[in-house]
Amino acid sequence: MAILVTGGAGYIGSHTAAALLERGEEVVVLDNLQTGHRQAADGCTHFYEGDIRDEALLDRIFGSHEIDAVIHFAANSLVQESMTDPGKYYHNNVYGTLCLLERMRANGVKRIVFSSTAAVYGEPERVPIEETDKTEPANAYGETKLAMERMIRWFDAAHGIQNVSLRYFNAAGAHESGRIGEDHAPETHLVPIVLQAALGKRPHVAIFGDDYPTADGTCIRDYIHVSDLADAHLLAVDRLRRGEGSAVYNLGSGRGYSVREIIEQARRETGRDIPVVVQPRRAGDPAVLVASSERAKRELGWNPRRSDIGTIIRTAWAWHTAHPEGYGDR
Ligand SMILES: NC(=O)c1ccc[n+]([C@@H]2O[C@H](COP(=O)([O-])OP(=O)(O)OC[C@H]3O[C@@H](n4cnc5c(N)ncnc54)[C@H](O)[C@@H]3O)[C@@H](O)[C@H]2O)c1
Ligand SMILES: O=c1ccn([C@@H]2O[C@H](COP(=O)(O)OP(=O)(O)O[C@H]3O[C@H](CO)[C@H](O)[C@H](O)[C@H]3O)[C@@H](O)[C@H]2O)c(=O)[nH]1
Repeated sequence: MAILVTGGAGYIGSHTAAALLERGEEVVVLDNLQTGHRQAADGCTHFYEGDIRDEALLDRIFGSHEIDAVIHFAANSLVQESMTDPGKYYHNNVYGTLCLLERMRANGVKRIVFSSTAAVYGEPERVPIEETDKTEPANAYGETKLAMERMIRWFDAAHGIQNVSLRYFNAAGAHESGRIGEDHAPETHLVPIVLQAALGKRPHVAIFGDDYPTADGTCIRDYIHVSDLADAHLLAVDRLRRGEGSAVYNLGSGRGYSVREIIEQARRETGRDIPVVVQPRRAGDPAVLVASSERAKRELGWNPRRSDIGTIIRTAWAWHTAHPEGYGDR
């Protein structure tokens, strides 16, 4: 039996593919390399460079391998871009997922683990956020992810496609081997930006707003180690293979850090100076996002053991110092 990983050459997908391979699974990756890196999927059993919207290719893949589950990462995921070009997000994320589900149905593939996001909640009513809290996305990206979750649920109701949607909070850190890590161009995520500034590859870190209603005025986020996220995908596949039914889980550490706290921690871990410049707020940023992941711990047996902020920054720093140009393919 094999697992199809869409977006397996991307940041979280490559770490999940690595974890699947580490436990002896056969891994088939489908990635169009629009943001991913071929090298990040080295070692995967099969690699297809192509698009999830190519239904003939999907049929060929499902026809060539005994795929019993799909893990679906492939998407566009830049919040700001989604506000200026929502059509791109509906086409790749929503229509792309429709193509995937249709070909799964046609080929009798009945299990999917889906990359959802904290962005489905929008501005939270309370923290920590629970899965039953109101979902009211504040940007087009989050809106497409919620639409994808719902579409998958309707395919379950009609065609029995069992699913687990995993709502990640802020993915960060790198594989302990130092072989794979985060490499986005342009980079928009705080942790890699802070470490690029520590390396001298950026003149400073721009803090987007220091007038939020938090202790130091900067936004608070829940950072979760990418390999802990990877573990949750394996547990979600196990749940589906046991036939325990569809579910939705938040994945976070349950602890929030402000932007200034992340920068301070990075100064400590790297011993480097990290200049900062305060800029205006970024549109659509909630002040505080922190997850309750009690359901994932209880029902999946998930144990995020690498998500203390020291381990997150240390593993990310090891990746950035060893690969100052990332994968070097852009
Ligand atoms: N990084 C985070 O903090 C975060 C948080 C919440 C949710 N997510 C979600 O997790 C998933 C992975 O995020 P990431 O940070 O690893 O992103 P990424 O951009 O590194 O990975 C996405 C991968 O999908 C591929 N891809 C995109 N569209 C495709 C298509 N049409 N066909 C084939 N391949 C395609 C890209 O080339 C890339 O390799 C995304 O769905 C994202 O929305 C990420
Ligand atoms: O140069 C920067 C970059 C970020 N930030 C701040 O740092 C925090 C974290 O920002 P990121 O861009 O790293 O992450 P987001 O919280 O915006 O986004 C993450 O969580 C979202 C859900 O809310 C989506 O899922 C998205 O894909 C995922 O990366 C935010 O307060 C942001 O304003 C800065 O101050 N300066």
